[in-house]
Amino acid sequence: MPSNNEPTLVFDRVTVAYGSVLALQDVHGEVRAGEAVALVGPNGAGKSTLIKAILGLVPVARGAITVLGGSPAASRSKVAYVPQADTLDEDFPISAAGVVLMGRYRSVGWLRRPGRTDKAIAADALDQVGLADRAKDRFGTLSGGQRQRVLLARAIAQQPKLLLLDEPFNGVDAVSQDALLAAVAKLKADGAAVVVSTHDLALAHVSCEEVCLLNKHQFGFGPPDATLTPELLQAAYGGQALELHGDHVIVSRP
Ligand SMILES: Nc1ncnc2c1ncn2[C@@H]1O[C@H](COP(=O)(O)OP(=O)(O)OP(=O)(O)O)[C@@H](O)[C@H]1O
Repeated sequence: MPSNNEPTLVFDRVTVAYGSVLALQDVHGEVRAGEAVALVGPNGAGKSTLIKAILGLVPVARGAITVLGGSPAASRSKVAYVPQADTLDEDFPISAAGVVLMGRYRSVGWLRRPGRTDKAIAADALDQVGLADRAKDRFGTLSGGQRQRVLLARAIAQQPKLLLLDEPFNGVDAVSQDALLAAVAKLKADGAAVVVSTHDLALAHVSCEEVCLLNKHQFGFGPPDATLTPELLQAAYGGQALELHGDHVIVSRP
C-alpha cells in the first residue's frame, strides 16, 4: 500500500509495442488517491493500450508501471476495470444484480458463494448508479447507458483503490452520464484514484484533475487548463479531427 504521499499509479517512460507496431512511446505520469486523470488523444493514440498495460494485460517493452507500490499483476485485486459496454454480449443470461455481484468474486473466491455482506455491497453499488429498481432485469434488456452503469456498479462493488474506465461515455444518454459522473466522484471522495480514457474534452475538463494528452507519444501531462490548449491539441491530433472556434477546440469523432 502506498503512504499518503505516494501516488496510487505511476507510469514511467512506458513504451508498448504490438510486434513491430509501436503503440506507446515514453509515456509518463502519475495519479494520486482521490484524483482522476483523463487519457485524451485521437483514435489509435494508445489510450486502451495504456489501460491494458496498467492491468498487466500487455507487456511493457521499456519503462515501468507501478500500482499501489507494486507491479500491475501484484496489485490486480485492488484495480477495477470498466470496459466499453458495447464490447459485452447482450445475450449474456444474467440479471443486473448478478453482473454487479461478480465484482465480489475476487474477494470471496470463485468457488465460494457470495454471502449476505457481498449481496448488500452489490445492492448498494447498484443503488449508487441509480439502478436499484432494475436489479432483477436481464443485463441485455437494459439500454447502453444503463449497461455501462451496471458495469460501473460491478467495479464499485470491488471496492477498488484504482478504477480504470475505457471510454465510459460513448453513446451514453445524459441521465446515465450524470449517474456515472456522480458515482465516479463518490469513488474519488472515498480515496480511489481514477484513469478514464475519453474523447470528451469538456468532461475531462470538469471531472479530472490531470490530463494525459497522447498520440503514441505524450504531448502533455498536467491540469486540464495547461494541457487542453489549442496548440497542444493541434499537435496531438495533427489538426485532422480538430475544429478551432476562437478559444474553443472541438474534436469531431470519426
Ligand atoms: N492487439 C493488437 N495488435 C496489434 N496492434 C494493435 C493491437 N491493439 C492495438 N493495436 C494498435 O496499437 C495502436 C494503439 O491502439 P489503442 O487501441 O490503444 O488506441 P486508442 O487510443 O485506445 O484508440 P481508440 O480511441 O480508437 O479506442 C493502434 O495503432 C492500434 O492499431
